[in-house]
Amino acid sequence: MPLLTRIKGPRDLDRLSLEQLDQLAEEIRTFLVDAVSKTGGHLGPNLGVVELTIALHRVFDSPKDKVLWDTGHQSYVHKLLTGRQDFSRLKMKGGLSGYPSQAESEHDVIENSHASTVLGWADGLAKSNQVLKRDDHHVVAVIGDGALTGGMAWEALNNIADAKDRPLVIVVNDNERSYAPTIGGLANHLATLRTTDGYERFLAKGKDLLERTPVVGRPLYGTLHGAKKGLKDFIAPQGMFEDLGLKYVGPIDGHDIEALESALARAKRFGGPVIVHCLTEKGRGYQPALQDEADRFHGIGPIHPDTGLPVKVSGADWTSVFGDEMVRLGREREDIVAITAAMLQPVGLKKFADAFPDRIYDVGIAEQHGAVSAAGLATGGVHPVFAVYATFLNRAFDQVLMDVALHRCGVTFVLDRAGVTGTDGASHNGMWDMSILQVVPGLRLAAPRDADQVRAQLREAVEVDDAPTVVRFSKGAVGPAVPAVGRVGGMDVLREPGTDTPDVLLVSVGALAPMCLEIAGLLDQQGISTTVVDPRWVKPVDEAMAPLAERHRVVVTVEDNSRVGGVGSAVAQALRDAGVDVPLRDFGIPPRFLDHASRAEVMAEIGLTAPDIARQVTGLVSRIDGRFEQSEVDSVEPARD
Ligand SMILES: Cc1ncc(C[n+]2csc(CCOP(=O)(O)OP(=O)(O)O)c2C)c(N)n1
Ligand SMILES: CC(=O)[C@@H](O)[C@H](O)COP(=O)(O)O
Ligand SMILES: [Mg+2]
Repeated sequence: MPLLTRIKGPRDLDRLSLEQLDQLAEEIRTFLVDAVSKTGGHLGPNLGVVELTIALHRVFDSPKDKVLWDTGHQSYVHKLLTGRQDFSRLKMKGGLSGYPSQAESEHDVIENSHASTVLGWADGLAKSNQVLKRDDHHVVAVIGDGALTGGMAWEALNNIADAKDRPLVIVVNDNERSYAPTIGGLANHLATLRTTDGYERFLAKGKDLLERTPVVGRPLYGTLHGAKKGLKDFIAPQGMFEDLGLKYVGPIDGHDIEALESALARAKRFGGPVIVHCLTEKGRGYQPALQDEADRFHGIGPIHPDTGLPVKVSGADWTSVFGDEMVRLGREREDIVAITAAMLQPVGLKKFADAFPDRIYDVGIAEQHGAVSAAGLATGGVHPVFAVYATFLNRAFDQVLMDVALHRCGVTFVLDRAGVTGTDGASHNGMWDMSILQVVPGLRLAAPRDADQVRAQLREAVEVDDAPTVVRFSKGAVGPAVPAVGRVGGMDVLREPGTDTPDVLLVSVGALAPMCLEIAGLLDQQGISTTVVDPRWVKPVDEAMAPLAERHRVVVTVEDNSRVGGVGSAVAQALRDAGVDVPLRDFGIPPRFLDHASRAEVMAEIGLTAPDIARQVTGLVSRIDGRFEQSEVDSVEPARD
């Protein structure tokens, strides 16, 4: 990589000729395929923005100028050009984040990987430049055609378009896809713009021709130019952006560095809000990605670089268990429909969509709209199942509360990637749902512990037609079946204590059941008897919980969710309300943002492991009755891998 390795910062690009820039683009693509095939990551999106990123960093002067990315999954090239070329531990503990990271570089601003926020950031930064009179500072926001389907993008555009004198460059990275082809009226409009030759080019040719036409030429040009709006819409419908009052430049070939630089330089000089519409190709330059109809290698695990085939084939995962059961349910009940927010495949609804093409709705990256539309669907007499990553439901909280729950709508939300996900960093962990949803009146929340419970609890959820229901499960391979050995109220007993006077009631939430059984085994070694119970439905707290707790000396809850306001808090409140005064310790995720690392590394770091919890519970029991010296407490053996 003779050129790439010489790029230590954006200004090193300035001395390269156009030919060298094309060579650099080639080197970057080779680097991306080689590096990301080893680690996994967002290969497709980054292959599509190589030339765009080079041109951006040649025209703008980061970090003085702010280059912003929406979701940021396509910022690998940006990282390569801003001094970060060690991708050997991409998305791994201690390695580069898969998204921009302020801790990594002064060139990075937005770290959250939640879509459609970049224009809001840009609006604020542009305003700050105006307030502080930083006339030589520029803001350029890159937003994908998928992210542009999110409502927040339009809230921002409404504000941005209102300030004609506030410089702000918006680059629409239009590759016609989110994961799958981007949906909706906006996508259709972008397609119109894509297929229309640039109005400016047409006008330039027309003007030249008319000015050379004797007598009638000039007056005719004046008339036509005066009818600019009509002419424009006839020649090149700029439509919505221009109707909003935004200057539109494009469409530009997003792989032609010279054309990109020219358009970006014009936009930089414009002195107001301007949109540069760039046409790019997701997965460009790598056949296995280009041939991937599902999502052009949007996000991949390690692959064989020559074939693009996965290095290891993953077994049954939580997502496919859900997806298969949805198809069975769809056959049994014609009133069941499904909703996805631009993630049909990742949330497991592809099979349902193939089987019932008229009962699937892809709303774009628009979770808030998805939730409200679901309220409408339920009110209209069908039962919507909205499958979405747990972290992305955060932004639809108000809609769940005020549209779905307030109106007692039978909507089922299936939250995939609940709990610690790890490698996608802080904003992707599904660690808030069992806290924020606790306050929604009437909402019922289930946390299945294995595949059988996913199927059972999904079926129970879709039977509820007068309140929102939630079924949440983890990312990745589904764990082993965990059979119940008894039942108390609506709760499954997973392990009897082996005595009539048990010490600990261990409340096991969802996928942590195998770990909770391991904790009980470790406590056994300390002579501490434990009942392990799985509530199945964690909201509302089962009425049998308080009486069951009263028969124990300590209650312990373990959940893959924030400790603040989670299941542990809810159980504690239920015991207080029932006047059951048994000491309770709640284990969960601490209320802080978690740096990227594997799930296992994060769980170990936050102490959500069997030995850590067993040690603390042993200490708790010992303090209650002074049964153990502290040294014995410390002797709890760490779990064997
Ligand atoms: C609120 C939210 N919902 C869903 C996602 C998952 N997601 C990540 S990238 C992506 C597609 C983005 O498409 P686009 O903006 O066109 O970028 P491209 O990958 O095409 O470059 C989606 C749906 C997200 N990051 N944030
Ligand atoms: C950027 C984004 O939000 C998604 O692409 C996300 O990275 C996918 O995560 P999974 O790999 O868990 O599907
Ligand atoms: Mg796109």
